[in-house]
Amino acid sequence: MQAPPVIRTTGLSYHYARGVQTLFDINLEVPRGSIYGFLGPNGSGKTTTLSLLLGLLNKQQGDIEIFGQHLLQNREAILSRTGSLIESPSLYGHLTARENLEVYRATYGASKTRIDEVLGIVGLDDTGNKVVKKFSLGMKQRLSIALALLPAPELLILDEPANGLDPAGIIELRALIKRLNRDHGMTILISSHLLGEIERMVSHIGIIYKGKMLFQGPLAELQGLQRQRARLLLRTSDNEAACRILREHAPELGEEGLSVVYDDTEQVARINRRLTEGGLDVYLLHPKESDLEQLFIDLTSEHA
Ligand SMILES: Nc1ncnc2c1ncn2[C@@H]1O[C@H](COP(=O)(O)OP(=O)(O)OP(=O)(O)O)[C@@H](O)[C@H]1O
Repeated sequence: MQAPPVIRTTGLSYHYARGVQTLFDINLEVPRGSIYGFLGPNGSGKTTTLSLLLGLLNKQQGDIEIFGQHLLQNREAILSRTGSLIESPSLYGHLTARENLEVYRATYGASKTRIDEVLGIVGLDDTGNKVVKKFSLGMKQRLSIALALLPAPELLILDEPANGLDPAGIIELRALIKRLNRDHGMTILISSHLLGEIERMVSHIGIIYKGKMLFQGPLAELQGLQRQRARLLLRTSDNEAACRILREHAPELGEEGLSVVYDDTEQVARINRRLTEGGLDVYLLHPKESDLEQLFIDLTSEHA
């Protein structure tokens, strides 16, 4: 039997002000052991959803279950097993990484040895006497994650942790998240507005747009959808005539030429034949796998 999801929301809706609804019927399912990428453009409702999961906002409609328990009745027990980074915690710039962790240690009831463990996990164990104001943004972000790790959580919820990081910082963050998942068995829910940022670490994806879920499932399922939407880019001696000849392939005329949907390489050959038989010269036939980012843009623009 499949393990129940670590997070399950049912029909979660939310509005800040009367009449302005922010979330509509969100059914989130975060499988145990997954790295779940919660993806959506700015303002789509990610932070609101995560705040509801952490009890920072009060649920208005729908249900939230974490570790198989209702959040409302079991808030403390659930939150003691959950680490989060939702707004940057205040780090003390004049203190070292270790001293910052020491300040928060008591709050979480963590042992002294846990400080060494989390410093090692986030790769800040060799920063010695360096004070935090001299840290790079990536190092500060990893220290913030170290704070969230103090209580040795089973579930980690990170809101846009890659924001503002340079490519090297993003690579380090990605490696850290994978390690936490693989070596420490943590289920991780991570939000982002850029698919490219999280694509290489997540096992599952949920796409939210204007407060509605547009897609949810394993990354492979999204990649399957991407393949179905692959298009063939064409340039011919008369692109408008080519559009007429290929009208059942949903042609789209753009600056690059025209693009059509296709299923396989045999179909590419057939398309080429039909165009030449129609008296056109074919200058370019280029299979174009839309990348996942494009699929994300397509999915969201279809609902704009
Ligand atoms: N405290 C608030 N009061 C009123 N409206 C709010 C509040 N917080 C967020 N909103 C609105 O709710 C919507 C969703 O915001 P939310 O912060 O959840 O989105 P997001 O996907 O996390 O975006 P971002 O990445 O920009 O934070 C937005 O339209 C936002 O303006």
